[in-house]
Amino acid sequence: MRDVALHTEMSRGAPDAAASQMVPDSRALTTSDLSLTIDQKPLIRDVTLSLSPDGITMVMGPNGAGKSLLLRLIHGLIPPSSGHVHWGGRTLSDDLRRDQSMVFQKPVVLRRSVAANVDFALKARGVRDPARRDALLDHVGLLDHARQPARLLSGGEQQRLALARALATEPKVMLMDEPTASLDPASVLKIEQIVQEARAKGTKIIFVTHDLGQAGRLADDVIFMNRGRLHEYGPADLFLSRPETQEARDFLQGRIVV
Ligand SMILES: Nc1ncnc2c1ncn2[C@@H]1O[C@H](COP(=O)(O)OP(=O)(O)OP(=O)(O)O)[C@@H](O)[C@H]1O
Repeated sequence: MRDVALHTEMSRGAPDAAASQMVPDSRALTTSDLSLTIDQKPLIRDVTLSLSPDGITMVMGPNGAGKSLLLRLIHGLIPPSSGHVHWGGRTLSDDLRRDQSMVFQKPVVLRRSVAANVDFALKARGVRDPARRDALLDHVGLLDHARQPARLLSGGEQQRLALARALATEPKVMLMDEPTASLDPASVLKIEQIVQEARAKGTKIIFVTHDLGQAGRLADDVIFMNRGRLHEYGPADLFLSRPETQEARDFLQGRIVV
């Protein structure tokens, strides 16, 4: 692996509480030498990571860095060309995937009512529970819209519905690919609040963002990708204030990253 800067107690000298999150944990989500090549183009290259089972990990990097592909590989949506994803020491399987859910930049909603969208997610788990559905809708601030066709919701509301559906499965890991990219600040804050609440309940969040302010508000740790490679992984405060690689410094200062 080239150029990976792990912000650790050793690399920084002084002990740091956040650095303890980097210690491998038997419940950790790990990738080992994860690579993806399509049409002979290496898109993800030898990514080795050990993510704490708690907290919010933000994935950052310039356009085309491989952030979305990394998320899809971790979720098992695409198979790697080589390397592995393990979770709690076990190889990612359909069974483990059931404990993960994914939220995309463009919310996925079904052509039915808001309530029926959540019912559908519950039913996929063999659950029929209108009270739980209503509690989920209330949690994301959509209970008043329950009977409305989901397609008529605003973009921010649709994303909150997507979150309610993702949360309906009580995931241990929630993967979020730029879920607030096209939303206004008020909608962004509502979604961030829901994400923080999920984190507080113990859901591991892996969240792709381009927004440095959002990383500052949410991230416990940050993965920085560039050109398919992992360049840095470490506590958010250290990454945001003192990145170790030139690429990350350029990215954080708004310069073009090459
Ligand atoms: N199915 C595919 N076939 C070929 N190339 C692909 C495929 N999917 C993604 N890529 C390429 O892989 C690279 C990484 O894509 P990815 O979507 O992961 O980037 P990203 O970091 O999420 O970018 P952005 O911030 O623009 O969303 C890009 O150059 C993209 O064009």
